[in-house]
Amino acid sequence: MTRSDTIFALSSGRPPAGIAVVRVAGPNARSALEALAGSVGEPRRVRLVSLRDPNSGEALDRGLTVLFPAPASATGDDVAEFHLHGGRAVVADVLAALGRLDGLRLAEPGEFTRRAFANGVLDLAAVEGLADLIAADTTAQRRQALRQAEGALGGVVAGWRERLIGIAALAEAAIDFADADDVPDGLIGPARAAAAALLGDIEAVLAGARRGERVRGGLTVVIAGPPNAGKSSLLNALARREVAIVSATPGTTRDAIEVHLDLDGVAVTVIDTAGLRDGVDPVEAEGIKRALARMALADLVLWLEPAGAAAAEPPAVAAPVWRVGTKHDLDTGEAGAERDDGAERHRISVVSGAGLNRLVAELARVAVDLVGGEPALVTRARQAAALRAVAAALGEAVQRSDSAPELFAEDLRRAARGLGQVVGAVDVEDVLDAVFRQFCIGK
Ligand SMILES: Nc1nc2c(ncn2[C@@H]2O[C@H](COP(=O)(O)OP(=O)(O)OP(=O)(O)O)[C@@H](O)[C@H]2O)c(=O)[nH]1
Ligand SMILES: [K+]
Ligand SMILES: [Mg+2]
Repeated sequence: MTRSDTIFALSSGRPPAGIAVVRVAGPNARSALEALAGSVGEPRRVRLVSLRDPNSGEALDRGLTVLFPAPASATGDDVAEFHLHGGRAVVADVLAALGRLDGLRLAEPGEFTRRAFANGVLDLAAVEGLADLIAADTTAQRRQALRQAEGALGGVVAGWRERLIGIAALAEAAIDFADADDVPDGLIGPARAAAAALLGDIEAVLAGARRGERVRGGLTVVIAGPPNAGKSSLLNALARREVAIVSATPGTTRDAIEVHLDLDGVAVTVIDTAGLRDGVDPVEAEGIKRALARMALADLVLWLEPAGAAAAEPPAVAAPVWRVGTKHDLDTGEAGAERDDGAERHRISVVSGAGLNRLVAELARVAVDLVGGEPALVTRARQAAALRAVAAALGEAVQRSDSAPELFAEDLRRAARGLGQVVGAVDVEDVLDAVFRQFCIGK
């Protein structure tokens, strides 16, 4: 794989479709366009042309073409685009014709974006945002990903880098005095204050990281409770389809079963789990182990208690636990939420439908609360880990005494390195493959 290759791929969705977009990027993009369209046309101007097989001269399609000359293109190379009729044979024959041209080969998944990164068109955080934008299922995910893809974090990091350079200059001045064996008191003081201010700003952004990751990955709501509480029945009611097996036999569910919902624009993963009880066979015991593991990682636990059964206590978990009384049709009282002892309490019945809309509305409200507000700047664990290393280095710098300006300067260098990692300017070879693997061919 070298940069001198010219790559091509279908960049739009799987045919048949109304329109298909084939992209070509690299030094031969221009000649490839000329080979199929007869001419190149004016840069960045779309035109309608007949496309022909360069070998046989046979007409392949009539469509739009456009050339984006380097460096002002999506990848930073010359890029040619063909907007075709989206039929399978049209696409297949155009791709085949391109493949027969000298120096052209089919792109690997994410290779257009990888070139954009290599050519400095996108930094790594923006690449990650682009992957998230393509994967976005909900409005909140799209908003956050679009901001990231447009370089929001990279822009903020660039500002932090500037400040770090200024602080380093102050530290260098202190070191020069130290070399002269005559360190004036307090010279490192202003640098330390500036480092503390920068640390505060970075910590404020890091505080939103959990929210950013929640928007990206979705909130996790775990349905738990004793066997036969109606957990799988609730999952099916929320999903509006028969995802999980429901039966009168306690211990029906073993594996954790997930469904993905869009609640008011927020992605929520609801997980049905095995009923919790003691003294069961090894398979059910494994199911219970999995249930507990899912509860431990949940953002919210729905603890189901069927009407008329003895109350069972949920295991201690980090997430908030909502108690949900199920099978309310078998009970006599009114359906709906009550709040005694300050805890959320719901009463539902999947048979009568009572309380379900209210439960969903409350879930949506909590989901929007947890992820709402300004989109987060830090959206991935990788970014958060790199920024935490920056914060740790700055934290050490702030603690340095006046007599150790060299150590202070070393802390700043570590902080700068961490900032470089956030945007992929340093130390990223090992993460690149993982990042670009998320893309499909043609992106
Ligand atoms: N009357 C009534 N029966 C219900 C309701 N919800 C569930 N059931 C019944 O309760 C039984 C158990 O339901 P499930 O959904 O399988 O319960 P579960 O908690 O998933 O059970 P396990 O997976 O075995 O732990 C089934 O016979 C359901 O039809 C309800 O709202 N009203
Ligand atoms: K059951
Ligand atoms: Mg079940």
